[in-house]
Amino acid sequence: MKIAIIGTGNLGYSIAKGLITTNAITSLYLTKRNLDDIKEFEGYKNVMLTTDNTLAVRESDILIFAVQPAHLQAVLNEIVPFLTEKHVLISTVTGFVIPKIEAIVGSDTFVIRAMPNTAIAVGKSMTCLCSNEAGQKRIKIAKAIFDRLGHTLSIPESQMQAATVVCASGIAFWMRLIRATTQAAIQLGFDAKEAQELAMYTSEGAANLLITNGDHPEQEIDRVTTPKGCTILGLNEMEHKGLSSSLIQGMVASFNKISNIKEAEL
Ligand SMILES: NC(=O)C1=CN([C@@H]2O[C@H](COP(=O)(O)OP(=O)(O)OC[C@H]3O[C@@H](n4cnc5c(N)ncnc54)[C@H](O)[C@@H]3O)[C@@H](O)[C@H]2O)C=CC1
Ligand SMILES: O=C(O)[C@@H]1CCC=N1
Repeated sequence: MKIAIIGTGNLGYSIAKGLITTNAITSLYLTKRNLDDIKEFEGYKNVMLTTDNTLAVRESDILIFAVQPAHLQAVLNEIVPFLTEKHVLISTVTGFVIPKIEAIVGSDTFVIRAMPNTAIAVGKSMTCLCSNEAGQKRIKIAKAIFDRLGHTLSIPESQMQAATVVCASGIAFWMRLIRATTQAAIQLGFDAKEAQELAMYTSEGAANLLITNGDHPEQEIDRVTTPKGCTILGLNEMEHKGLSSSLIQGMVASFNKISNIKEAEL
């Protein structure tokens, strides 16, 4: 696949890493205004670094846009004269809705929105996908790309903002939970490195139990909570302090922020 990432910042870098390490590319153009930060990709076979978005578009079939919301309109205006019927546009940009993209590139263009997360760098992204009507014909291609780099779910565009909070921001939320667990482990006597090891692999195990067994989390909790034991005591104490409630409220606050993004900010 001939892929271009337009805007190789935090997310674009992660996508590039995932694509390169899984050998998912025939060629990969990476664009950025200043190429210094992505110099590490220089020298990889079939990977090209450029500040010229139009060159990347001309030389690629799949265009992944990963610029900040305020920059997408200008970038689309810049590349639209170079679009042909071979191109599939995949936007990862938060809040920039399909009708707005179509208004620039036309409704006949294949437009897909993808909401991955930075775990795409290690092939473990949860990526939600939706498309315009034309894009339905190419959604399989997008799914194939992101399935190689983790797990995908097709959703209606109306759920894209919620998916952004749960999956994309979700990486930050889970990192904070893992960090808090690490801090507790240090307080309980482990050195910092061991504490993080315990936190990382325990959270990986918990997620894998649900993925493999398909159970509800409470079923797995029931298997751990010995009556009158230490687990239920700790769990109930966390809930008295508002663990579930603060997570839910934080995620709703993030969602409200995205929902309130004004046109001017896009
Ligand atoms: N960071 C994340 O975990 C996620 C981000 N997103 C979305 O992805 C987009 C990018 O986010 P980040 O990577 O965090 O932002 P970022 O600011 O790190 O990356 C954006 C990149 O675009 C480049 N850029 C700006 N104008 C350009 C132009 N005209 N031509 C080429 N490159 C240009 C910048 O130099 C920068 O490197 C945003 O729209 C964000 O909402 C979506 C899911 C997850
Ligand atoms: O924080 C943000 O606004 C972007 C969208 C999801 C992850 N980063």
